[in-house]
Amino acid sequence: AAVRQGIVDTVQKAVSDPQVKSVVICGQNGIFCGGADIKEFGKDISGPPLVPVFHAIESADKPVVAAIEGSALGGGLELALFCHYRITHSKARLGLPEVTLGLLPAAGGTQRLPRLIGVPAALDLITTGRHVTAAEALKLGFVDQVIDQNTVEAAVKFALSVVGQSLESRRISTLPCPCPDADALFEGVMQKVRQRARGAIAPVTCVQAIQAAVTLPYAQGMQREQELMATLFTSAQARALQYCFFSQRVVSRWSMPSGARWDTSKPKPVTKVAVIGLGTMGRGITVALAQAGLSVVAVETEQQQMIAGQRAVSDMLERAAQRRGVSSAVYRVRYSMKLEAVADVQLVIEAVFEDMVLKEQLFKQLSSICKADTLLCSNTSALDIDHLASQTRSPQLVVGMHFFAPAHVMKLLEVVHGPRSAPQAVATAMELGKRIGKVSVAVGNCRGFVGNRMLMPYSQEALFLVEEGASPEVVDRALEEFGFPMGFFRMSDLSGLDVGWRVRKADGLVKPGQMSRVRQGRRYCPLGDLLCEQGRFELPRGYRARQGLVSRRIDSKEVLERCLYSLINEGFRILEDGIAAGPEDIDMIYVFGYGWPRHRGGPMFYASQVGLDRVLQALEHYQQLHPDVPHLQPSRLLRKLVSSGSPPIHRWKEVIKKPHSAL
Ligand SMILES: CCCCCCCC/C=C\C=C\CC(=O)SCCNC(=O)CCNC(=O)[C@H](O)C(C)(C)COP(=O)(O)OP(=O)(O)OC[C@H]1O[C@@H](n2cnc3c(N)ncnc32)[C@H](O)[C@@H]1OP(=O)(O)O
Repeated sequence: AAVRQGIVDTVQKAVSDPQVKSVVICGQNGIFCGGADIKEFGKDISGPPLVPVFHAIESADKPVVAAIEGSALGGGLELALFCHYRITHSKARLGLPEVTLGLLPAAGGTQRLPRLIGVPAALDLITTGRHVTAAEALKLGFVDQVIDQNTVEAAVKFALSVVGQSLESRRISTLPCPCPDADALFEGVMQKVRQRARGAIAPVTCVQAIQAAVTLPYAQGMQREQELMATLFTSAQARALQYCFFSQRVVSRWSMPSGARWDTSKPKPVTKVAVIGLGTMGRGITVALAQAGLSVVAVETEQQQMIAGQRAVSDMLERAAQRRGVSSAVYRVRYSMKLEAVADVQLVIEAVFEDMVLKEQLFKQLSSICKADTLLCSNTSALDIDHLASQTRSPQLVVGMHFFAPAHVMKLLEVVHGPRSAPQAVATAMELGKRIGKVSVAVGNCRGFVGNRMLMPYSQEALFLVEEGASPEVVDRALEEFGFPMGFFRMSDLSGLDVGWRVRKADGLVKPGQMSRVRQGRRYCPLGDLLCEQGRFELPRGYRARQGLVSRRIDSKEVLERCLYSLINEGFRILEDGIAAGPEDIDMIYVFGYGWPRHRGGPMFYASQVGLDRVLQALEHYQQLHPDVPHLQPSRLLRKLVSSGSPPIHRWKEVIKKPHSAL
């Protein structure tokens, strides 16, 4: 509000003062403007409206120049678009990211950008919200000059040099918005955007607003922009997306049950890292590290795997170099078939086959080969980090670094700490994650950590639903309509049915050839095991007939409630156990690692939106119907939250307070 007031007062003064011949608008401390204060959204927004003042800038009879350094995002870029000229520092980033917050650029962005750079380019920038470099902005035509020197000084010089020149062509509102074959263009774009949006409404609304720029005169287009923004501003999706924006930052401020925290634990400097194992995960991890400028030693002891792995890594790095316009020689990867090659690194990431005996042996060897202060990390997706730590001479230097495939693409990193992990080890892994562009979340050690532990009840429910009569397509359709990129069955096919089979075998659940539907005292569905054993797809219908199961019609409501609420219920148990520090950690794990639709804010935020009492009632209902399924038993924390009046999500921690932590 204070910034808005400042802009209004100063612009009015500068525009009306006859002594002032030209005006430069700049930001402070090297940043032009990051846009509106997102924290103000959802509250009463006080202070003067900006758009009339922005129009006063445009219609001024003296040149107004934006001096853009750092960032010009959202409302900040819209302000710059009202200026007559934009002078930009080469390191600046520009964009209209409102769509990522569930909104649209409603200070004229959707009406003015297409007039300036054309409809297709504006559609791309506004519907994706991507930030562009100054060079790209210049190429697209929405900045006038890119410089490397002091931007404000250059802008002042420029502003003085254009005094007295006509400003007619510089007023974007007066420009036409040509769009040949507009109907066909918008039809095609709308189809693509809907597909990509997976149920998110803001991207679709952005297209409608830009269409108004083509079909309506400027003033009416501006009005339409306001009307469309009003439909988004208070929407549940906007709330969810804004929650994600802040949660992504909250998770970087990690804490451990011991009280150790991000702001009191200093990471160790890391420049040289080793990756052990060049399977799918090891390759992606190597690429991610090398791209971030780290020196990497990649070790693979099996010759064929080494040849294939080396080729795959080189290809990926070659493509990355082409994209960046640099030589692939900038990436420093050394390959070795000997474990001794890791002797001088500061951090090792083990990414070998998911086999505890193999990993135990490897950690023992690493512990004697590496320097005493080397961090030993495991990419295991479920195995006991504490047990691995116990194989080494310095268990405090062992943490999990759980990447998600493909590791050079997926944004999530779970940093797993055990009771003996040193805060500095966690800080170092978190910092390394940040450096390689990951959203890193610190979690406690338990079977499956946070993400995979919650996936277990979800996947079991998906299978139970098929036993009871749903087809895999019905289950997947409900989940995909909810917003997941892939339903459970398509995802299992893609990641390989044998992956889960191996985990179930390790848990002693698989009994080859046996059809029994109770294992370890609880309901079990062996369908997935049968598929793997027979090396083919078992038709659920035949299976149901042999099991004497009577199939029934199952609707998408039941699919969603059973799959999602059981996953959410496990999330509450994780909070109760102190495995995750807060609901934001769980939500970011699911948004960045498991395809949970961001516009639904993550599973725990979704539960808060649905209503905790409704989630509890549904779980109680299904638990009565399926008493042999323990994961449907509502967690203590869920009950406690409901009996505390279902506080908003940012106040859950007050109810959790004392987790029953084993850490
Ligand atoms: C010119 C007039 C100004 C007011 C305009 C109002 C006009 C109203 C009309 C139009 C409405 C427009 C809608 C918008 O503008 S929506 C906002 C669009 N902007 C964004 O989405 C930018 C979001 N921020 C970022 O992308 C980054 O934070 C960036 C600015 C690039 C800086 O990145 P980095 O240096 O990595 O720092 P952090 O991301 O860690 O951020 C540092 C802390 O600042 C908080 N932050 C950042 N941006 C905002 C914001 N727009 N509103 C509120 N808070 C913001 C961020 O949360 C960090 O704080 P903390 O660590 O405490 O979480």
